[in-house]
Amino acid sequence: MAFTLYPVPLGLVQLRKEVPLGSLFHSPALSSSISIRKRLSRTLVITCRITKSRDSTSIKQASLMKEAHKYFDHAMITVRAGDGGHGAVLTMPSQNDSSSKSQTKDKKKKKFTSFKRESDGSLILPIGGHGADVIIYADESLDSLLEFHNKNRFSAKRGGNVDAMGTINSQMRDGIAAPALRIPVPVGTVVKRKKGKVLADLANPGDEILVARGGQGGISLLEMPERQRKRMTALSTNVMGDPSDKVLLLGQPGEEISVELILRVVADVGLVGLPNAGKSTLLASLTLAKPDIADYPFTTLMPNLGRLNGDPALGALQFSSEATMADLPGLIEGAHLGKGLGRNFLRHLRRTRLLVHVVDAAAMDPVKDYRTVREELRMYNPNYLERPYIVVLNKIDVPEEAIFTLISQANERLQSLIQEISSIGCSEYTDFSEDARIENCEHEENKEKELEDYPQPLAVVATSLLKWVGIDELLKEIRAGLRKCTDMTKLLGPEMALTLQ
Ligand SMILES: Nc1nc2c(ncn2[C@@H]2O[C@H](COP(=O)(O)OP(=O)(O)OP(=O)(O)O)[C@@H](O)[C@H]2O)c(=O)[nH]1
Repeated sequence: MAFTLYPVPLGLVQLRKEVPLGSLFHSPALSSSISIRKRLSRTLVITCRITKSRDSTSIKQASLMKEAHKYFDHAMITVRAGDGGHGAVLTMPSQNDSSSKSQTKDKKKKKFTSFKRESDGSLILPIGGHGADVIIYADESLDSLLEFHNKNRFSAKRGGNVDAMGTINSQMRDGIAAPALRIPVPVGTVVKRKKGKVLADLANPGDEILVARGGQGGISLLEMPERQRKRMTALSTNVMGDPSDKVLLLGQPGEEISVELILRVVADVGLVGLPNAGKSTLLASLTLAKPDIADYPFTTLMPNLGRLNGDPALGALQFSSEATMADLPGLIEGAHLGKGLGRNFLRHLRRTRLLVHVVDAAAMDPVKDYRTVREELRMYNPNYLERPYIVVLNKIDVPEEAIFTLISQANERLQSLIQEISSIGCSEYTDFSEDARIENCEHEENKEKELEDYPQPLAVVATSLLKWVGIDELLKEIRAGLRKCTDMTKLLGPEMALTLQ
């Protein structure tokens, strides 16, 4: 069948005095089209009216939110520091001032000597303000780089010009320096030159890096007749020689640079488990974080962070210490190959010290689920299995009456689950520092190891997060686990040192 294409303006297409046929708006790839069949013996009159098309930025934002997991930890931005402010061409007072003829020589001398001078006697002329630098800094209140996909270009302010013209006087001031443009990024962001070297790893709150330097302000020059110039050259180097000197008046341009931002989530505790196991509910129960919780898999599309309260067992001086907890999207079989939200998130466990496996105890086969997740971790990076971890058997209230049987210690199924999971693995934790040293050469060898060859959990805790059962015990175990693995700094190296203490 042959089609004829008729171009019309974007907007609403309708039959004259009849119903609209549809609206034409830009889609990212091509303009939309409407097919209109010409009926026999009837001529169709088509009008095209411009209507407000769908806002392209809202479309972009919607797709960002839908696929947040693809974008939240990576962004490219271009920053431009501010240009320097301009200097000015100034003249000596005697040159313009007609009344100066009537002034006495003494008065002139006094005025001349009141200007600001260097110690060698040369005049200090005002300079243009420094252009704003661009600084990227780690801000604890942020947890993703998504914003940088909406806005990826930043320009800092230019410095102020020398606010003066004409005759030089002693009140003249330098142009105002522009304040630095500070761009906040989440803690754990690595800043790299585009396809180049790493500039900084902003692993701690407040860490910052100056990525583009503002331009210097232009200097001011003295303009004067030839006869005076000789004398003044001896006193000041800022005397205008020829027209090309004017370039000195102009502020220098600010630097422009494109940088890559890569977020590596920094958290003391990482929550892992199959989708729907209750990881987000756990984060919301132990911290003030408010992650999305719903009864379907992959509610969590990007890591959520929360803060645990200080650990009283650390003593008075360290009581205020807090640990961060990250809820990662659910893992499924094949995650290490990129299935589900897969590899995007497995790498974010790198900077966690303690793992908490959340297992749905009401599932058909919780032990199999638990093994699936451990297996995925092993396939992605066997070192994750060396890390201390706690297992949470969640949803023990399902079915409803089960919670009562737990309290009476009569729930055999639960007890045997706890037993079975506790016994998977060996009882010894490896020496972390030693492990870190030989991490690379053993990488392949580790892949040969079975789950049973890796350490057992520090604890297995049964919980019903919905009914607030087992939460205090879990918190106690997490704190004990964190205290045990303060050695992890050695394992991860100083650049990844985390902030429990
Ligand atoms: N009955 C019962 N339901 C629970 C419990 N904890 C969580 N849930 C429910 O389980 C569902 C999934 O919880 P989430 O916290 O979103 O699970 P998740 O592991 O974060 O899920 P993903 O985001 O898919 O990874 C929600 O409907 C929760 O209300 C529990 O202890 N008992």
